[in-house]
Parts: sequence; C-alpha cells; structure tokens
Amino acid sequence: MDKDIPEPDASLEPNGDENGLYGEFTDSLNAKVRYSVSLRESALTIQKISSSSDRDKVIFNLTDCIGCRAYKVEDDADVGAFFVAYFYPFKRRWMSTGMSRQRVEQCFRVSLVQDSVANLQEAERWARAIRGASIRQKARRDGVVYSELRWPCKSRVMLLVNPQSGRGQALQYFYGHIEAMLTEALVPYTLVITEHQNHARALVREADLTQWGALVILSGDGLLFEVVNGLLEREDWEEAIQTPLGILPAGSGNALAASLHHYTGFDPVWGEELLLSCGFLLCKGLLSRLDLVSIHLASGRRIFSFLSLAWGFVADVDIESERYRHVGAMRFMVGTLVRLASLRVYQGRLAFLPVRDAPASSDLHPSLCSSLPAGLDSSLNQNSCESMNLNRNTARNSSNNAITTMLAESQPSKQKGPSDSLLPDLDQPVPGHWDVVKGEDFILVLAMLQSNLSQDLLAAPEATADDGLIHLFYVRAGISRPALLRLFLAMEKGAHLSIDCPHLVYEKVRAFRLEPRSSEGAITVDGEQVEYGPLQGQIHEGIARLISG
Ligand SMILES: Nc1ncnc2c1ncn2[C@@H]1O[C@H](COP(=O)(O)OP(=O)(O)OP(=O)(O)O)[C@@H](O)[C@H]1O
Repeated sequence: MDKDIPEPDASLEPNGDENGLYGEFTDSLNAKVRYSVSLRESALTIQKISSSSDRDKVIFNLTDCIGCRAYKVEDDADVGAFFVAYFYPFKRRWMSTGMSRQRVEQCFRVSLVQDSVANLQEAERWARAIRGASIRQKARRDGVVYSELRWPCKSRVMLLVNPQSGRGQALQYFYGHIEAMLTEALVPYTLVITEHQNHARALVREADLTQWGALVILSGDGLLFEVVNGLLEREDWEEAIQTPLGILPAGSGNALAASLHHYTGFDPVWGEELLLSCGFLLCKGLLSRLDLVSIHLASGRRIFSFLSLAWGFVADVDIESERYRHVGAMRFMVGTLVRLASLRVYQGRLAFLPVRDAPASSDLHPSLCSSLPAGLDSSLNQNSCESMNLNRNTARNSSNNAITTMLAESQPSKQKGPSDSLLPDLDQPVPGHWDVVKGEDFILVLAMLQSNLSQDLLAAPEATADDGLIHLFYVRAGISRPALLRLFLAMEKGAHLSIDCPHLVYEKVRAFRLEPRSSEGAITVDGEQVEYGPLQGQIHEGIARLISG
C-alpha cells in the first residue's frame, strides 16, 4: 500500500514569518466560539475571545507539533476554510500517575472575507508557518550530533510490518495510530507486510535504496535485526547502511524502541504509549548515529547486532518465554520466575578489550593480530600476567590462560561489511592486552549496545545509541535465587548497579570473546537465537543512522 502526500514541498521552507502571526478564528465546530491565535517562534498560543481568564489560554510548544494542514470542505455555500495543527505533548495520564505523549488536534475555521479562495490561502499561510516553526523547533539532546530528515521528501519510507510480532497487533497499531501520524506529518510511505522470516532481509538486500528515504519497521527488534543484516550483505554496504532506520514497537520486548524513549529523558512508557512516543520521533525525523557490533560465530558466519548479546540466564529466558508470547511484555517476567526456579550455572570463558586499552584510531590490524602468539604482541603485555584486577577478578591475558576456540575451522568467507580490526581470528588466542575473566562459572553474560533489554528492563542506563561502547555485564555463579531476583527487580528502574551485588560485574568494552564449555545451549543476538558455540564481537561506532530524538 502506497501513501502519497498531496503537498510535497510545502513545508520544506520556513515561510518567512519570523516575527510570528496573529489572527482571530472561529472554532471549527461551533461558530459562536472565537479564538485569538498567535504564532511565535516556539509556541502557538490560543485564547478564547471574550474570556480574560488565563484558564482559557492554551500554549502549545512547537517542539510537540508534527504537522499542520489547510483544507476546505466540499460545500460551495461555505466560503470558510480550515487549518488544523497536530500536537503530541506530554500530558498527565487519565486515572493514573505519570505522563505520556497524547494527541491533541487544534482546528480553526478561517472566514475572514466572502471569498473562499482568499480564506483557503490564509489557512494555508498559517499551516505553512506552523509547519515551518515546528521544524525549526525540533527537540535536540545535548551531545548528540543530528542530521535531519525533511518530511515530506522526494523518496518515501519503506514501512515494514511483521503481522506476527508480539501479540499479532502490528497492523492494528498501524491503522489505529501510525497511519494517521504519518499523514499528519506529511510522511510518504509504502506499507510492506512481511510474509515470512527473512522476507525483510531479502527485500532490503535487493532493494533500490535510492527510492527510499528511510527503512522503518513496525514490529519487534527481530525485524530490524533482519534489515540491518540485509543492508550489510549488499555489495554497496557502506552506502546502504547509511539509510536512515526507524523503529515502531509492536513486539513483546521492544528494546530498541524503549531505549530510544529512554534517551529522550522522559519517564518510561509502555505499549501504545511507547508506540506514540516512537511515532512522534519518526515524524520529527532527527537522525543520530547508531553503533553496531559485528559478531563472529564459530561457523565463520558474521552477523551484526544493534542491541544485545545474551548467554546463560537471559538467553534461556528469552527463548523459553516464547511459549508465553500471548501475555505480551509480561512474558519475560514469567520466564524469569520459571528459570529462577531451576537456576543453572553456565560454564565458559570470557575475555574482553576494556575501553582503557582499546586503540583509539590505530586499530590492530587483523593479520598482525593473528600472526603473533598471545603474550608476545607488544610491550603493553610485559607485566600483564601479574596485573590482575582483584575487584573484577580478571587478569591480563597470557599464553597460559589464552582463550582459544574449540573449533578449528573458523575462516570467515569473503565478507561484506566493515573489517574487524580489533579481533584476531577466532581460533587464535585473544591479544595480550585483553582482560580474561578468572573463573568459568557464570549465571549470565550480557553485552548491551542500547540502554534497554526490554520495555521493562533498563540494563545499561548510561548507554546511548552512539557511545562507541559495548556495555558488558556478567553475573558469577554463587549468587542466591533471591539475590538474582532482586537484581532483575532493580533492573526495572536501572538501579541494579547501585545495590552492590558482589556477583555482578559491569565493564565498558570495545570487543569481547565468549567460549561456552557445553556443546549445547542458547545464545541470543538482538533477541534472536543464533548458533551455539564460541563467538567474538567488536564495536563499529556510529556506522548506521537511526531516526531518534
Ligand atoms: N510474516 C512473518 N511471519 C513469521 N515470522 C516473521 C514474519 N516476519 C518476520 N518474522 C520473524 O519473526 C521473528 C520475531 O519478530 P519480531 O522480533 O519482530 O517480533 P517479536 O519477537 O514479537 O518482538 P521482540 O523481538 O520485541 O520480542 C523474527 O525472527 C522475524 O524475522
């Protein structure tokens, strides 16, 4: 389904009304009610005429406005025209605490003269001015480098919808909220409903990307995982991965969508409120950078992650809770309680390149890395066997404790995508300046790229989409069930790092390697199960672009 926008260039240019506009208009539904309306650089102020009470004055911040349009009704006897502005301000929830974005439509009737053309022109002048001012007022966060998508643009959005995601409500969400928002914001789009797993991946691998201004998914994180990997499988991957990506939550985890909302600094929201928040960000069209991690699997396959890698408790909950999909986001809490009852220890080895040792720009060359035995590669390593970090219980790598793979055949095939200059081959020891975790008994290992593991779990509160960091957590064996439960309950508010759990370790890293000891188990990447076995990954800072705010 294609949706074109009738006024393709109307809002591209601010209309020059820098000093604002003032007018008096009637209510769109009640001709007896009149308003004075004034537009200034950052706000639209509406006051009922004949009322001097401040309670009848409403001020809308233009950062909350996604669009404005003018129109005339099909009635020759009526010379009036209308303009309607669409706002999504944060408002207190009805019958509940906290705030969420809520839709507010402000519509005015323009009938200044007995000439329908002149009235429509005036309505259009207002609509243009409100659109222009709201574009100039985009909310921006400090420290984030933004570029902008200008809606409407010549190329359209490919909106990929997985009708099976979450509780199967994605299309309902589209028709219930998103279709209207895109129309209000003049965003042209083509709706593509996926038919099977890997449909989206194949589509973006083959697509003529010059036709598309952005690839937006209305689904869970799994569909974006397909899109990211499809883009990086292309011959022109370097350009392809620059295609702006967007996410609208319709899955059960919705971790990236929840992270995007977290980055805006507003109180957490869930379900359709999160959908509205992300829909709003999409309509505003600000672009930030997005980090990806390339992950090498034992078979030699390489995949790209934008979200998380989990092994142990979290991965098992993710996979096992599939059977509770009908309860939606609650599925992870149910899965956590079930897995707690049969808590397991997972054996394996973990090593990582901490940020303090990560080469800034002069990355290790892969061939250099793999041709030198661990422990001999640089002077950095000279005293490293002794330099154990007692708090974290890690040691610098040496040839004695080097992590090696259980699999001999790990030669990557001819690969597209960025090269992994921080990683040796998977069958080679990790470099000497990496840290190796002492002990092999874990409850979980979790590598996070974004703040949220799900809508309900704020696993890496400090993370941002483009911080160039992998936020690595591990929980060592020995933790009691109540302590582990406390950890997850604290994680709901992102407070798990302040409860002083001695079994929890948090490291900011640029690369890591994980070698499970068992031959069977579960590893998930962005919530999707991947082949089990040794793997390693490294950060690629800001190589993709994300529609965020
Ligand atoms: N039409 C389809 N039918 C079946 N599976 C699909 C279809 N389209 C995509 N998929 C696959 O379904 C899986 C789950 O999708 P997705 O992650 O979007 O939803 P979810 O698992 O409900 O959400 P979350 O990841 O937030 O928990 C993914 O592996 C995706 O590739």
